[in-house]
Amino acid sequence: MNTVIRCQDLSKRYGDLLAVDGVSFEVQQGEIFGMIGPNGAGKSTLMECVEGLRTRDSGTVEVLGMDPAKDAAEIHERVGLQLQTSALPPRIKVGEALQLFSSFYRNPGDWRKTLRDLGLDEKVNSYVDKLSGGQRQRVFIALALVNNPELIFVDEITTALDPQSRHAVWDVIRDIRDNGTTVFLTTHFMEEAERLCDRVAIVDHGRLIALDTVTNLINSLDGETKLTFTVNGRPPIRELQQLPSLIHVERSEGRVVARGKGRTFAQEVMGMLADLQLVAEDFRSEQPNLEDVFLSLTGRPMREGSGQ
Ligand SMILES: Nc1ncnc2c1ncn2[C@@H]1O[C@H](COP(=O)(O)OP(=O)(O)OP(=O)(O)O)[C@@H](O)[C@H]1O
Repeated sequence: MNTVIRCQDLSKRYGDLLAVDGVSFEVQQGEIFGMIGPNGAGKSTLMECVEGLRTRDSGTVEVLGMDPAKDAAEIHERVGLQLQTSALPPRIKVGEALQLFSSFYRNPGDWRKTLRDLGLDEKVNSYVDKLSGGQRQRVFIALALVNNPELIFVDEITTALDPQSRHAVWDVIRDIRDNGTTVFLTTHFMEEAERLCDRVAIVDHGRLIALDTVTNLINSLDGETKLTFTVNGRPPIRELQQLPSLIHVERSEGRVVARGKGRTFAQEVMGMLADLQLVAEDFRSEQPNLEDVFLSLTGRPMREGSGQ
């Protein structure tokens, strides 16, 4: 398998802040490679250094065998960059935008076919700013594909979308991968990373703290149990924190979420609730997910504001 991106000891500083701190990884041809991490972890900075939109301070980066700091023009011929709405002139129609962006490249593809593949052929004469959020994101994907790229960068493309549009964009991204284009994406949605990515890199404080398939990352939480429940009274957070088998407990959307180690963890929690004369409703044992992997690696929840 060919290596499409190779990053070695990449660092980027903004003044005193080390936003990317010695990151090394490789992305292989034909995979959907995802980056996740809390706000401010350094995902966008890292992606922009790889794209050549930002200058790195140290380390080496190769994209399709070239250095983005030196060969940005040649790389941009061969990769797809996701644009922001502000990159488009106001009052432009979908077809006009595709035509305009095709004119920027030496070997543009057939943008009408791209629009058809993305289910946008009926929108060719619609104004981009009159489209729904999901349609607009598909136009941005189409624009990133006009040069038939070997690799496409996608930064939080589904953030503002409703679940239905998000699923439609996932299908589009899978099709792009199935057609042979490598996808490098960042996301805030754990479900998106879990369902879409072949491999996931977890970034925290500018460092890469884990990189593997979703299955392997979740399997690394061997023996962890996640319990969720509501109680008919004060949630016994402090009491749960006394249990030696507890890893973490928090309140989330009115429920208690407790993670612990060992086979008897659920029994211990139920016993403790009984001792406190609390009745647990909806007592469930849940499959761990990527947020649990992050918590296990860092001791902190990934989402902002999800304290106890
Ligand atoms: N141009 C800049 N100048 C100074 N600091 C910056 C700049 N861009 C980002 N930062 C800081 O660098 C850190 C990493 O930011 P970055 O946007 O790369 O993180 P992120 O993981 O993409 O975050 P988010 O998930 O919120 O988009 C943050 O602390 C941010 O405030």
